[in-house]
Amino acid sequence: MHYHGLRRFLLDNAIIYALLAFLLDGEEFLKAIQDPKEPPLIPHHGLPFLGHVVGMFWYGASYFARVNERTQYPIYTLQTLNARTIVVISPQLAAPIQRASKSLSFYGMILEVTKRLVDFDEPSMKIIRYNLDGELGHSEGLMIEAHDMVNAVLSPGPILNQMSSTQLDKFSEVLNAFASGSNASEINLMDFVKQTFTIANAFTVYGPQNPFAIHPSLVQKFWDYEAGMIGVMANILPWITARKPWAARKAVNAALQEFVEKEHYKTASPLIQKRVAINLKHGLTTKMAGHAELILLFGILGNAVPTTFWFLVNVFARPDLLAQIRAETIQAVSTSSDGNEKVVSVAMLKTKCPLLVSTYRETLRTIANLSSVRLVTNTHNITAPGHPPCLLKKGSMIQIASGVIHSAESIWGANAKSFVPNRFISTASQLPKNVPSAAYRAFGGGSVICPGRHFAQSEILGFMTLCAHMFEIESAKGGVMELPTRDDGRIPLSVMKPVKEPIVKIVRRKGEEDVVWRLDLN
Ligand code: HEM
Repeated sequence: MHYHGLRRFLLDNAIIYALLAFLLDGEEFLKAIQDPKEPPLIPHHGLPFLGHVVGMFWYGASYFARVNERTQYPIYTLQTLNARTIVVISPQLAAPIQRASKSLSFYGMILEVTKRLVDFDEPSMKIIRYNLDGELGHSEGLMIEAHDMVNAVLSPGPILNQMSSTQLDKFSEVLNAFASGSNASEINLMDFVKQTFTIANAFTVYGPQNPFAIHPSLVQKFWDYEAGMIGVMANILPWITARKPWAARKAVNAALQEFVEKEHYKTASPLIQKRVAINLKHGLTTKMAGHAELILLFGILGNAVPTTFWFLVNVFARPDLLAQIRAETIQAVSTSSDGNEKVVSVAMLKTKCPLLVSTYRETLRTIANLSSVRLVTNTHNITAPGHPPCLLKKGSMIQIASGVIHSAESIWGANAKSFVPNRFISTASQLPKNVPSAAYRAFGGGSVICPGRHFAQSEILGFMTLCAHMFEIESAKGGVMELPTRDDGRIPLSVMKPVKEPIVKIVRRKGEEDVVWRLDLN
């Protein structure tokens, strides 16, 4: 071989070798040069840099537990392409992480997803990114103002009470009209919950001129988008690769734009009147202020609907539990003197029906696997009792692995993987003894803890109780319905979904055929 040719050959192969060596052992190398205070890196030996990404897609919600099976670290790092994901398994460490909202930003992590989810344009993103976490040292900016307003409106108080009352009335109206007399309805149970909740929530939150009331076909379209939103967000020619959800989002967004432009929001709840006003004040166009409502619709419906579905199946698939819940909640029911009207006190459900409340919380424990995400915007040290100080470097992404925490025997005991309806009975904190509060993660935690949790609890307890007293819900073939299997293969974007949505038969309970049932907040 000619000298220059030989040199070239050796050089090329050396580069390929170095590259291969780095790729094959690259994660080991990164591990070796880590600061010992950083969460330990768990290298992927088979497919460095890519393996953990593939694993997350392949195994969905269960991947964080699988990768940590051998090591059992309370906090660890995964190298994903050129980014670092820090996975938090210990609730003791989750607590200070969710408190440090200035350096560990929720919004920093979800903004790109939000942009793709609702189709925001770049000028809107610029407005939204301004002083996102108060980094400019003052509290001006769209996100800070909107966050504070939503938290104030949805905290216990007169506005929340008004919204909850409207919602409960609407549920009563819809359920009294459903399966009346001795008629049985055969229906997909998830669709039943979707229909009822979408109609009732849209009316309660967005008012009588809400887009779903004006264009009823949008109820199905909203859920078509929800089912296929990952394909739309991937944004690879979505009008071809994810046609149905893409067209569905277009229709919902157009109606939300119309809702803002025709000023229908002026007849909506204070939550929406204030929200649209803030968005417009900070410079969003009417079109983009419409799109902004799509994200709130996901907040309102995306978790509450599948949670209610699981609550119903967890109770109706267990005849003993159903009987206990009927017996317990009957205390909250008052009957008119002629026996034609029965009213459920939702306040009494919360205070006098511990099994009902506990079953709701246990349902959430078993299905709320959505990780709490944060972006490290400033290198940050965290300390927690029983753990050495831990260094979180700027640019890392954090995932507090709710699914792993919710099923850990070290936290919940030997029956952690079983459904135990009365697990949350007894203590004032509504947590079993010795379980730290950051271990119950259904509503996230810290400054972005779900502001809708009080509203959600009233509506879901009320809906469940009405169903328990008004209906028998059986399998379509007759008899006790089967418990659906949880779809662990999907990456959760909300609470978990079932592998298959059951078809059920819903019929009025004997003796209740002609009774009008109502829900009262007090
Ligand atoms: C069972 C039902 C629900 C569940 C399980 C749930 C769960 C969650 C979770 C996990 C978060 C993220 C918090 C974090 O990462 O720390 C969140 C945020 C949020 N949720 Fe809920 N949610 C539910 C119902 C609702 C309802 C009914 C509403 C509105 C009425 C709502 C409005 C919101 C909003 C606005 C945020 C964003 C908070 C912020 O930006 O500070 N949620 N929710």
